[in-house]
Amino acid sequence: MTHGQSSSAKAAVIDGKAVAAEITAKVAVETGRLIEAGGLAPGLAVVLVGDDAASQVYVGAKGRKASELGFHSVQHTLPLSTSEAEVLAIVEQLNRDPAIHGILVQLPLPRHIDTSKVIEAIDPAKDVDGFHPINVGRLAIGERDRALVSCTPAGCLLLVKRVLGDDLAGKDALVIGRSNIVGKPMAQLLLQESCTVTVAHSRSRDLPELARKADIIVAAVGRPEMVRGDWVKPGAVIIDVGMNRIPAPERGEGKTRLVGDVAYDEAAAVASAITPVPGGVGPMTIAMLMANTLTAACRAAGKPEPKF
Ligand SMILES: NC(=O)C1=CN([C@@H]2O[C@H](COP(=O)(O)OP(=O)(O)OC[C@H]3O[C@@H](n4cnc5c(N)ncnc54)[C@H](OP(=O)(O)O)[C@@H]3O)[C@@H](O)[C@H]2O)C=CC1
Ligand SMILES: Nc1nc(=O)c2c([nH]1)NC[C@@H]1CN(c3ccc(C(=O)N[C@@H](CCC(=O)O)C(=O)O)cc3)C=[N+]21
Repeated sequence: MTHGQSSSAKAAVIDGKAVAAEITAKVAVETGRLIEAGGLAPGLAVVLVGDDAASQVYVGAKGRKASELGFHSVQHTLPLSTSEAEVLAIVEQLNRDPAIHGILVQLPLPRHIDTSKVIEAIDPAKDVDGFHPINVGRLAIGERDRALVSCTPAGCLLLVKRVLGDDLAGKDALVIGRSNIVGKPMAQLLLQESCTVTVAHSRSRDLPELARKADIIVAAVGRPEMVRGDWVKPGAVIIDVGMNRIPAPERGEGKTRLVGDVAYDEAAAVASAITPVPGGVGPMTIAMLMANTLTAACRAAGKPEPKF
């Protein structure tokens, strides 16, 4: 048994790290194909404002993965004091740079910078986060093929399909959380797959009861172990997006550990399949970022794009 779950766990563990490795292997092959066909190596620019330690770790991981895949990879690390105008100027410079196909501005931005303004300054064709209103809109009107889709929900959908197959029509899906980066695009993707989608949030009534009806639960809340075992319908598929660092005194003074939004052991005793934290959704987010960057590079070169 992996990840040290209790022996009562019946659910299959959805190995996001392994699926992410398959995706990135495919990205590497298709990158070679694009270059052979005369296209440029996919170029990814990551912009980080401020010195948040967690953000630095993620940004570093993204840059390493991009280089590993033979992408052109650049990083702009700017001090916390950077003005909105300076960030916008960098975005505009990257928009014009033909070697750059993907621009990711790490969120959250410092409070003195208007996040919407920065996102809307990114060329939608280079918006590999899928946060620009044009991409959000294309997803919402069912033109996923012309959009770039938010990485975390796109990765969650692939994990669900690994378990349930490609046809999700008629499944009852519950998305807990309605953020623009996870909850809402997740709901749109599942709706596009003909699921019956419920979106819950902090004002929802009787969340446990909503959860008990769901064949698929995607938890994207940011509350450690909120989803309990007795909220889960037997056989449900659970995708845990949450990343919460909590105190772990059992590991020693001042130590912490990472947990999701789902009480893993309890839920795994009831569900048919569940993602662990870490090793579930997180690695898929980075893999889908690489896939989106390749997609953007293929479109820029006028070459066919691989399906993920
Ligand atoms: N693994 C990965 O790749 C990623 C992981 N994450 C993680 O996923 C989690 C969610 O991220 P994100 O969407 O950005 O978070 P946000 O804080 O933007 O959104 C949280 C959502 O949860 C809802 N919520 C809060 N409390 C409750 C409650 N008690 N019951 C029901 N709903 C509730 C909020 O409702 P309301 O709208 O009413 O306030 C909100 O819609 C975080 O732990 C984050 O770290 C995020 C991105 C990527
Ligand atoms: N513009 C923008 N785009 C993002 O996609 C974006 C962002 N801003 N801001 C922050 C969130 C968070 N996020 C994660 C990516 C990878 C892991 C990941 O790889 N996690 C590992 C382990 C992490 C650990 O051990 O600390 C795992 O779950 O196994 C987690 C979280 C992307 N985000």
